[in-house]
Amino acid sequence: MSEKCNSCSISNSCKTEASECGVDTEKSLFGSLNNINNVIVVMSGKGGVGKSSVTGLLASSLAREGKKVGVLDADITGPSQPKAFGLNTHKLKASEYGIIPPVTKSEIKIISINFFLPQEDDPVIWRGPMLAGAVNQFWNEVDWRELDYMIVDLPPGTGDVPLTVMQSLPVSGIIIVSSPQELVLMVVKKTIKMAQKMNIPILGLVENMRYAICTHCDEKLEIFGKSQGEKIQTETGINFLGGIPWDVNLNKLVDEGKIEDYQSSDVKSIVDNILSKIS
Ligand SMILES: Nc1ncnc2c1ncn2[C@@H]1O[C@H](COP(=O)(O)OP(=O)(O)OP(=O)(O)O)[C@@H](O)[C@H]1O
Repeated sequence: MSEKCNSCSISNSCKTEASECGVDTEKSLFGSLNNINNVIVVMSGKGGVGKSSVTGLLASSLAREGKKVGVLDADITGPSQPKAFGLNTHKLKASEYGIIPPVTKSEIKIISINFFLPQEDDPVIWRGPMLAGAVNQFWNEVDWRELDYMIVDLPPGTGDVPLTVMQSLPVSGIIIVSSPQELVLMVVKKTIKMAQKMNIPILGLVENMRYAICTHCDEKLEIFGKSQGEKIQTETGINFLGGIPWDVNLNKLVDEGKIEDYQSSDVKSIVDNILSKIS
């Protein structure tokens, strides 16, 4: 490992020779052209509720409306944005203004730990401070330039990375993603309390997998349990932004790296609700 690597948060796992690394440029100008207007954080109290998919859908929908959008994949130990957007083989480059984020077909700029790893299936086995360091590097040292919206995909829960993001980034608001399950209200309340302690506004709740659509008759089936969105709104006072059904087409597009191709009136309505709260 070269001395140049000392300040890099991924130096422990990186196998790139320092001389070949695009990230070893003089750092004084890194991020100096960045102008990011709104930072929206997507959180979930528990894993697997579709937080990363919702992040990708919101980013795609905003880009479709002509907004300049970035996605910061802060889920360092379980990154999924590169795969959802079909960028998993991208090799990073840097300029004097920072690490150049890969761009999707609808011009969304994305940064994720997976772009730094020799193999996309290499695990990131780091303690909290290292994870926080990577998130700060994504914010400070990426050449994002002008963005209308930066969507941050957090890991589930209320651990080190959510804390770092809320303390270090100028967060405009938080979107909480849940799914219709019994435990969800208790878990959502934990997330709400964390946001309140950090004095960050909660834009509202998105209920993913609200129901499934029968592929034969289009009937709405509550296979994941009774929908909780309205109940959470009544009990906690946070806005229910809307629900997204479980849709086999979405699952397929995520697997194929084509999340940008998924369009639905539900997602559009959620984005309209969000925009009405921050613009
Ligand atoms: N509404 C949906 N319809 C169909 N499949 C979905 C939907 N939402 C999410 N999925 C699928 O569920 C899986 C998990 O989703 P996702 O990775 O977005 O969850 P997550 O909450 O971010 O997970 P983690 O806690 O691991 O970060 C993915 O395969 C995704 O394609």
